[in-house]
Amino acid sequence: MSVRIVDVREVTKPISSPIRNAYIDFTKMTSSLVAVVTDVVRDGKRVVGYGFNSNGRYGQGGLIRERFAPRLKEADPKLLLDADGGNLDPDKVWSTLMSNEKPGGHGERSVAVGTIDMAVWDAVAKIAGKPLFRLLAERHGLTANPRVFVYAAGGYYYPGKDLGALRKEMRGYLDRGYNVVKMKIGGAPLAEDRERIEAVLKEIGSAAQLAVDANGRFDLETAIAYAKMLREYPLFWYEEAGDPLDYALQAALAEFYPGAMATGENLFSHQDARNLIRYGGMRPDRDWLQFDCALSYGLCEYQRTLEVLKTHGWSPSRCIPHGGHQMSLNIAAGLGLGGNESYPDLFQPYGGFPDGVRVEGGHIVMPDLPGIGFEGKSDLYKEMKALAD
Ligand SMILES: O=C([O-])CC(=O)C(=O)O
Ligand SMILES: [Mg+2]
Repeated sequence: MSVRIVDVREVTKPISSPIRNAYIDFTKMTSSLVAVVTDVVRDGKRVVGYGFNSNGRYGQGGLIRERFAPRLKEADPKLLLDADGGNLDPDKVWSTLMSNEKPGGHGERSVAVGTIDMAVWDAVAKIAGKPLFRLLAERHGLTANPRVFVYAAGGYYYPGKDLGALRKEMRGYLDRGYNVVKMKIGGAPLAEDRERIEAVLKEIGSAAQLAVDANGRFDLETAIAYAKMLREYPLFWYEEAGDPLDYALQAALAEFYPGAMATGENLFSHQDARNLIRYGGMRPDRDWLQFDCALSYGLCEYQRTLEVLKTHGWSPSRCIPHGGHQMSLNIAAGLGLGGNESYPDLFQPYGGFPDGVRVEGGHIVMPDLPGIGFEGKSDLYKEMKALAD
């Protein structure tokens, strides 16, 4: 049997909302949805792999249409296959996508490639007839663990949102089974953020822990001022205090913040991840790494990032990716990450879990669906199918 990619389709979808973090609002946020159509038939249906980019970066239709989809469609199909020709080889597909691309400057390109890479891995696992997390565990000689830690990200600034609304939002996450919640900081003066934090801590009590996210807003002085305030509270983590590429700031901050810190969602390559580990003063015994494959050249690259981490003494269990998508859930369950983000009320239908999956004690259990499992989430699959049909 041979496998051929017969089409790569893409469409830009709105994932807009009136929320705001310390840096951007989401009123014009979009995502690229991609379908990689193969000539393989399974259970009487053509195998189509799907992918999309996570929030924070916009849809990449231009790059996908002009550069990346044509490279796949023009490639000799035999050069994209694994050793016995029975499936696509994601790394060969990746190399084809990245042909004639210079190193460095990882930006929007990494989002376009990450989106297509997600669709390719979905197709590969479907052709293999397995959930992606099981396929990944097998390939790495690991035992899959379908039970994955997830936390609820929200706590955005929102027009007219007062402390009561913030508390209500957080209570809602607890009611849905989460035991770690996250809120934004840095979009208001420090004293006001302190009030917001105290209000949330009062609401969640000992039932949950709180993480805070500054979205890279602070200069060193402000990051330190916040560190001194935040260290008075038992937080789950202090996220992205300064510019994502300012490793010296991150390193200096460790002097002022003994608790856990998190960053990495805006680093888009294994080289950038390596620089963070080399120069960012991150501590493997307590800090968290949030690289998101959907924004950073996909799972092929993420596996290289995990290798870099291993070389530097970091366990994959210190990774809790940004983005709240099922792709990272599969990586977490297959390769032993520490968990995954989720946005219970945002960026739907792209985030979240297959229908019927519930959060209990801050964890979900992955159902055994072929591929990434998108077919198990009816609102999402409806949009995907419309692209493939
Ligand atoms: O607000 C955002 O851009 C999303 C974000 O940082 C996160 O989920 O950690
Ligand atoms: Mg963040």
